[in-house]
Amino acid sequence: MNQSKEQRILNFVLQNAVRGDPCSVLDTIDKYCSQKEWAMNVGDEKGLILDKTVEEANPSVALELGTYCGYSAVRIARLLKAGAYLLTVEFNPEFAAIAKQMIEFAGVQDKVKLLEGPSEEIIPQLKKKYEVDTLDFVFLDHWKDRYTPDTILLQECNLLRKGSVLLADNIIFPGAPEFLNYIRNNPHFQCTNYPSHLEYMKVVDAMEKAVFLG
Ligand SMILES: O=C(NCc1cccc(CNc2ccc3[nH]ncc3c2)c1)c1cc(-c2ccc(F)cc2)cc(O)c1O
Ligand SMILES: [Mg+2]
Repeated sequence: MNQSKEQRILNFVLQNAVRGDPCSVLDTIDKYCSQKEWAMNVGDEKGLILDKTVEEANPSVALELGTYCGYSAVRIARLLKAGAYLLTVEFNPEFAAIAKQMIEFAGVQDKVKLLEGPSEEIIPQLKKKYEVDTLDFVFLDHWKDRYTPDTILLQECNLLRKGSVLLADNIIFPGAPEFLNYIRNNPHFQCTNYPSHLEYMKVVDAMEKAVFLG
């Protein structure tokens, strides 16, 4: 059975990165995906925007929607303070299996809990099943038509508090026009746009930060 692209990315990391070194894992994925096979990791350019937003938020509890190969989970987890953790949600079982190995190889497994399933099922379970009070930081990078319904669901489930930070990938490409309209016209969010480029390409993209005002 021939390998998936995601399996090839993981194998390249296992053979070329330094076990237990998150930066080396990130650099190795970026090298593979810019030189050999494009893949939908947030990448190094937008990754810097993610880094700055996470550092500013300094979250105790973070949520990621759309784990993929675990690139942004490793990126976020490496910045978390002692005792802080990331919950990351992945619907595709093949991606989840790759991400689990990527997260463990990077050595951040103690800070990351990978939850398999669709966000619309997992978000309503966060308080009772996963003992979450409120979320300090949310990274949206899953199906783009889920950004709006899941942002509404987070509010309905009382998972946001005054100052909770949402960061959404791919605002321009592939685009999340409905989410942009929703969040920018919502008086409960303070929005900031961060122009950038699609991972590993010259194509224009952007990220949108939205701070919940309560
Ligand atoms: O579409 C994207 N990513 C989302 C995605 C996509 C596929 C599968 C999954 C399966 N994972 C999944 C699904 C539903 C879920 N619900 N809860 C969790 C959860 C997890 C997720 C994407 C595309 C491009 C892109 C594509 C093509 C192109 F030409 C340029 C750019 C670039 C990106 O940066 C992207 O982020
Ligand atoms: Mg993305």
